[in-house]
Amino acid sequence: MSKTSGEHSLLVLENYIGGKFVSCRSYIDSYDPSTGEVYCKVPDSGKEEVDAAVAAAEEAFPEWSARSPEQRAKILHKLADLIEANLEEFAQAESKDQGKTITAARTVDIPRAAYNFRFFSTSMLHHTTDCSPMDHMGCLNYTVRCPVGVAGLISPWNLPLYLLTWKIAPAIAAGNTVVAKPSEMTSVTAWMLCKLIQQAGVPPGVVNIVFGSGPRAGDALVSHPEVPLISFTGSTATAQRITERSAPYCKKLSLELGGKNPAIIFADADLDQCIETTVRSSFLNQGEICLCTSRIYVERSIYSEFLERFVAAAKKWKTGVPSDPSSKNGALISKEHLEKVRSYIALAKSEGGIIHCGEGLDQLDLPERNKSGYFMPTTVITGISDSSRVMQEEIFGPVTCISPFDTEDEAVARGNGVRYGLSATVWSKDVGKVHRVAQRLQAGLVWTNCWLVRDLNLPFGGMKNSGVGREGGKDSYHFFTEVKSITIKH
Ligand SMILES: NC(=O)c1ccc[n+]([C@@H]2O[C@H](COP(=O)([O-])OP(=O)(O)OC[C@H]3O[C@@H](n4cnc5c(N)ncnc54)[C@H](O)[C@@H]3O)[C@@H](O)[C@H]2O)c1
Ligand SMILES: N/C(=C\C=C\C=O)C(=O)O
Repeated sequence: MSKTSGEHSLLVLENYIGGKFVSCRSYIDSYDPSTGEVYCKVPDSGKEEVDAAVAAAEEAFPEWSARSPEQRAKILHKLADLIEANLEEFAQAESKDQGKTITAARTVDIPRAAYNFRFFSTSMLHHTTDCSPMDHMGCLNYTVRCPVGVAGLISPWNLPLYLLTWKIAPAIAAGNTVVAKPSEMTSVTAWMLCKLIQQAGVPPGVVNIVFGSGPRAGDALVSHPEVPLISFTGSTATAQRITERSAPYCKKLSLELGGKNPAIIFADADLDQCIETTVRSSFLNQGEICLCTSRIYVERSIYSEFLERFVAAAKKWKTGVPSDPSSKNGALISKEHLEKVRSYIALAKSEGGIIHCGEGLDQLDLPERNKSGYFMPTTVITGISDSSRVMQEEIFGPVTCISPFDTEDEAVARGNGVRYGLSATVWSKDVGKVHRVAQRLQAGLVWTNCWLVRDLNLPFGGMKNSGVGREGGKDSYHFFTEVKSITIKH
């Protein structure tokens, strides 16, 4: 396995197929978002590589699926241990590859990757199936659940190892074998994981990782006839394409997509806690989390106080070099993405919006070598109509909009007034109001008086354009298995 290309001393990744590292004919440049420099070469895999990976996964399936859940769990716990033992190396790599802060990588991304393996291997031991006796017919009916076969897994760039392992762990714990394709922009920790997969004793072919672009490697995977199931996390536009391409094969799909998540803040909220958490929910990971708050509706009687305190706190949310432990935000993923995010600020200004903080790189005190990095300060906008594209479309950057409301009905209607329905937060000390509003919001996840508290037992997924299907706990078990009804006449 080559680690660096001698010529340019770049990191060169290889596919992991059938338990072996395999080089590719061509490669894609991958950038360090904090400097804008190419530092890594990612295989530009296509149909040939995907076909080889699917063949390896098919070959490994009979033996892996025949093992007991306990036997599989033992190996996955070992893998979790290995990730934890190498946490710092993984965190450094994730931060460099993605642009996120080292603190986020150390405290969120990599611990969660380890936990995904621990949680799903354990939870698979506890699921039961249904039994329905029909004594009057002399029959006993029951269900069994079987792994589906080769699972195709496609993940995005914002939480690279966190979301890749959120798919690999339940898929293989349930007895499937997998072909996974991480984002071509953030492939390094997936490649590092392959080494640990070998060390943990995961048999060859159970996990295959093929690197490459969406239109080549991703498309070859979703349109492969021998891959009956696709778990995808990414944008709504890509999900629509995947749905079309997989339709001829009637594949089982789970689609976790974008969001335009509202926070609804009532006058009786604990403002100290609310402002601290809502700044975090708006800006964590540069706002590049599908669950980030991007529309904040505040009850009019506290609007001015909220705005003033929120803007002051947002200005303190430091954007800086990812390796600096005092940085709260690092760099955005790419130049194109930075330009896209900035275009929404320009649009807001052209529509008469007020930009309270966030304009201009001049506000950031960056070292010379980071001046070409994709940094953007935290941005707060007011005075924008709900019908504006700024309030309707997912920006996926450190940008949030604030607007006042007068009544509970109005807040719910405006919260629901977008095509997305992933998550929402509600802030109030009135328990009745919190329940009422949470139940009326069109979102797959509602947090009240908190944000991003994750219980992996619960269903995770979105309504409307935010997705199809649910994963997590029992839902992951159901998604990664097929149910069969059996009738015994006695
Ligand atoms: N709901 C969630 O859980 C969740 C989590 C994280 C990110 N997201 C969403 O993901 C988006 C950001 O991620 P992104 O830009 O990487 O998304 P994306 O849709 O561009 O890419 C996601 C993955 O799909 C692959 N892909 C692209 N085109 C493909 C094709 N034609 N066929 C098969 N695969 C293809 C990419 O290579 C990548 O691996 C945002 O919209 C964000 O909200 C959602
Ligand atoms: N799938 C999860 C988070 C997705 C975040 C998107 O950016 C999770 O926490 O399980």
